[in-house]
Amino acid sequence: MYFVANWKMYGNLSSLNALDKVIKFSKSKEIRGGRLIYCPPNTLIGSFSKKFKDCQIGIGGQNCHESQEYGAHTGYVNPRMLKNIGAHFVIIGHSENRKKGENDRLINLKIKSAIEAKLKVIFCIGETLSEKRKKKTYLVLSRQIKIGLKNIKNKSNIFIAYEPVWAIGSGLIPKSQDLFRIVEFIKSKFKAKSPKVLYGGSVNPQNIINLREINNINGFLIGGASQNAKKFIDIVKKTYS
Ligand SMILES: O=C(CO)COP(=O)(O)O
Repeated sequence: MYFVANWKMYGNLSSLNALDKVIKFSKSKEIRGGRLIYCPPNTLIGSFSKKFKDCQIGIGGQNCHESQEYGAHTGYVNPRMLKNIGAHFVIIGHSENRKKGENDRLINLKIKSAIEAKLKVIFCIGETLSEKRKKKTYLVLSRQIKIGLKNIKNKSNIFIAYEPVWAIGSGLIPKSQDLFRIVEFIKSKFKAKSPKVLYGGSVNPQNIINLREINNINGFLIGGASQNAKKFIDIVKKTYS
């Protein structure tokens, strides 16, 4: 199981201290089969990379530019730059960026570029509340997958993160039965080997007890709760207890 911490626009150098607990946990037996991945803001990727140098914790960026090259793109970093500073993963297509205008075609270019740079991609998809109410969830997910992964032959480095927009930061999670079906549906979109599918949206140490029962999920993408080392560790422990 994968446990991905998406720190969003939080954290500074003093946040590094709290990671000692997580490092210790990652080296203990309690980690079981859990794979931990931290996606801090770009300002902290280098420091996280140093901090994690003797352990198995992965590091990722939260977004990247679609180009492989250096260029006049104020405020952006490309996948090679992320790789160069120590990232192994990158989140692409997060709804917080889709809301700001990233469309499926741009997301497709970003994914291609990240794969070329040999990063693993955590590709986020999910419907909004209004799409859910109009019963368009499956339609939206199909479109996001179809355009987002267009012309990408080798999908072995792609994880899909199903993050219903209405579940992010709201305390709400989908009904177990719905979530199981949606994950099956996502996996069915892939002919050869199906990708790992993560769930994200309000995952916390309480609701993980229900989420862990959904046996086709391969892990979790965790926002708010992941900023607290104890809560993050608790989520992993409770997944296996
Ligand atoms: O957006 C998310 C992770 O990418 C989920 O955030 P929360 O866990 O804070 O709901």
